[in-house]
Amino acid sequence: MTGEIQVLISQEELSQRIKELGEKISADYAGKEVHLICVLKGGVMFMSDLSKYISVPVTMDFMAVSSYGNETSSSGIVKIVKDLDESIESEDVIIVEDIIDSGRTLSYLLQILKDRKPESIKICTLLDKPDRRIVDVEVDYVGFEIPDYYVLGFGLDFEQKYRNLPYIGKLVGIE
Ligand SMILES: O=P(O)(O)OC[C@H]1O[C@H](OP(=O)(O)OP(=O)(O)O)[C@H](O)[C@@H]1O
Ligand code: HPA
Ligand SMILES: [Mg+2]
Repeated sequence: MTGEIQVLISQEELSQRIKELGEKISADYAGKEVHLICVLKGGVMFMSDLSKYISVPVTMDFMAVSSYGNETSSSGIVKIVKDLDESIESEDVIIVEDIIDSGRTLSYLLQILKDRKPESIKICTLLDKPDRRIVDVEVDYVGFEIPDYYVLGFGLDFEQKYRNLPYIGKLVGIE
């Protein structure tokens, strides 16, 4: 990589906001249980941190869909790489994503998962890049709205690397 990484959202800002989201979810689901679905691989760090701040009983499952491969823009073709292990019928589901960009991944996922008859289904994303939206998706919980930068870290990759950075960085000098 010839570009440079600048910090866009610090570790402290992430922790603070994720705590707020967890508390909001706990209040919204009071008296219920929540079934978190992590969209791999990008959603992994966010879901693990978010779940620590949810005080109602939590179950978890994991799904992998891919539309980007090693590209920095979506191909438009979404495929299931790994399906859920368990049924979501009658569950109160929250899909946990790292970022909504074109909206293609989530609109495809929503369509598939709604057919499986959950009791309810909501979306929680750490980052939202509304300027890039191609497919409209209704998002219930958003950590941060960001401008149209290619971002990485905290689960998000550039050519599969940098997912382990504890902050969200912005890639400068790369298309
Ligand atoms: O709104 P969209 O334009 O569909 O983009 C968002 C999706 O793209 C990225 O995943 P990717 O398919 O690159 O896989 P990864 O999570 O394994 O990095 C990101 O993690 C979201 O899941
Ligand atoms: O800005 C991004 N960074 C990393 N992965 C992504 N997937 C969609 N948008 C992005
Ligand atoms: Mg992803």
